Amino acid sequence: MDSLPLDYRKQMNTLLGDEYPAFLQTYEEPPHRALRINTLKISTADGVNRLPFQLEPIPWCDTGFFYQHDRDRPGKHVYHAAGLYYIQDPSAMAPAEALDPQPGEKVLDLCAAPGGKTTQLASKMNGKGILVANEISRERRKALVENLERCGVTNAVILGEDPRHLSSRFAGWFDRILIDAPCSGEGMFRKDPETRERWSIRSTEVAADLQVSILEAAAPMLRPGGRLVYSTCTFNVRENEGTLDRFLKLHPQFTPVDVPGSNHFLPGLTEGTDVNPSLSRAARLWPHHLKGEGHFVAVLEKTEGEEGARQKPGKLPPVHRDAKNVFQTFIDDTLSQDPFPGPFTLFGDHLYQVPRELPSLKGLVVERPGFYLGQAKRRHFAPSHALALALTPDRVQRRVNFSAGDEPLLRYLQGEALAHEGEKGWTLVTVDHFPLGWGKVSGGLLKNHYPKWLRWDR
Ligand SMILES: C[S@@+](CC[C@H](N)C(=O)[O-])C[C@H]1O[C@@H](n2cnc3c(N)ncnc32)[C@H](O)[C@@H]1O
Repeated sequence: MDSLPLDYRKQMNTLLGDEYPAFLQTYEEPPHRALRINTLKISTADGVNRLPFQLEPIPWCDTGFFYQHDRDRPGKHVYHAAGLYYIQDPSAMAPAEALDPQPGEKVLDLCAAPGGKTTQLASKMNGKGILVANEISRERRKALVENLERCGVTNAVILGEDPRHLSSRFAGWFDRILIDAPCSGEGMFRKDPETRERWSIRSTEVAADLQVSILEAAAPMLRPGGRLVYSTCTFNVRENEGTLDRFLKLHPQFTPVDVPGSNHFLPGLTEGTDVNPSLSRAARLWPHHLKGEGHFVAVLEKTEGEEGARQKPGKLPPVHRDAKNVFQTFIDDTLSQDPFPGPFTLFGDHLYQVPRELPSLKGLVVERPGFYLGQAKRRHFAPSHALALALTPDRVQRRVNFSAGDEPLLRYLQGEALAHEGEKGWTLVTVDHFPLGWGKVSGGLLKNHYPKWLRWDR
């Protein structure tokens, strides 16, 4: 406890009064661990039956479950590599629940990496609609890409922009926007002691100014009638109710509404302050009131503004004939049905399926213009890991299935080629019928195409 910054302790004592000792006590306790079942891969009920962990439901997220860290290590299980679940702090599951995106909608996750909430939004959208995931940090985008691929997300576009560069491009375009804002991270102090060292009163002021500018950038992108969720993992009033109060003064067309499931949480802090009283409709997740690290969540609705969908879909450069041909040959040789209607685009020789209706991305930092299908080389097509993880075994002509405890499966994950007599060609490797990656059969061997950067240590 002594390692908590002194100014922080003073701030929390003033804020919490009688509750301060109970709050402080949580730093003496181990964090609560949880995972969220990825319904793009498996239903919640099947997941609960199949996952070999002791699971306990999280009251505010019907796909979320606590697990016992002293008993289970879901991060090291092969089902994690197959994307059956995402390991996430239980309180961090609240913002995507509050946004509640629907299949077919246009959804923006403006501060997305490493993708905990993006994968949750994607599960809710069930592969339908357009999910734009933006992350300004190039380094952090790598984890975002990896997590979206592992979870089998096919309807995401990944951008790497300063939010201010997106406002006019997507004016009035989104039905829902999530801003899981960069913050002073007070809710991370228990799990990640380094965040304590970065914290100062000044850092909370800097964070608040940045949060207002991100909200400003997001505001024009939401269609009238749309919903915006603002969340942080800090307890700081300046960065939560304070930031939103500054924003609402400038944008009266936004109204705070109740956070769904807020009976599990405490209200936003407005008493004794001069912030907009309707911010009591926001939700505070306190670690001494529930099992989680803590979060702040507010839902805002936009009543008026620029009408959406004015942007014309961007024109894509045509995919040249050679690339089309090698991809078609791959589909004919490997898949049992063609689930990819296009449209397609090439970045260098990398082929993507791009969501229809997407405005032009010209001039923006684009990490993934759509779903990455693979590399169209001169004479053949090399399918992506993303494609393997988004397929189901009934969609391919050749597959090799292992059970979770099989020894050859471990060798596959370690990058070894396996002895395998079978038809030549690209072969989907599955664990208990959930895709894990590609292998290529020839000459009695299954050559290993599990990505090098994901391989397990020997
Ligand atoms: C709280 S984290 C997001 C966590 C993520 N939503 C998840 O659930 O996995 C905030 C993110 O905002 C990003 N960020 C930092 N500065 C930013 C800025 N100026 N504009 C937009 N995002 C920024 C950070 O790189 C960080 O990835």
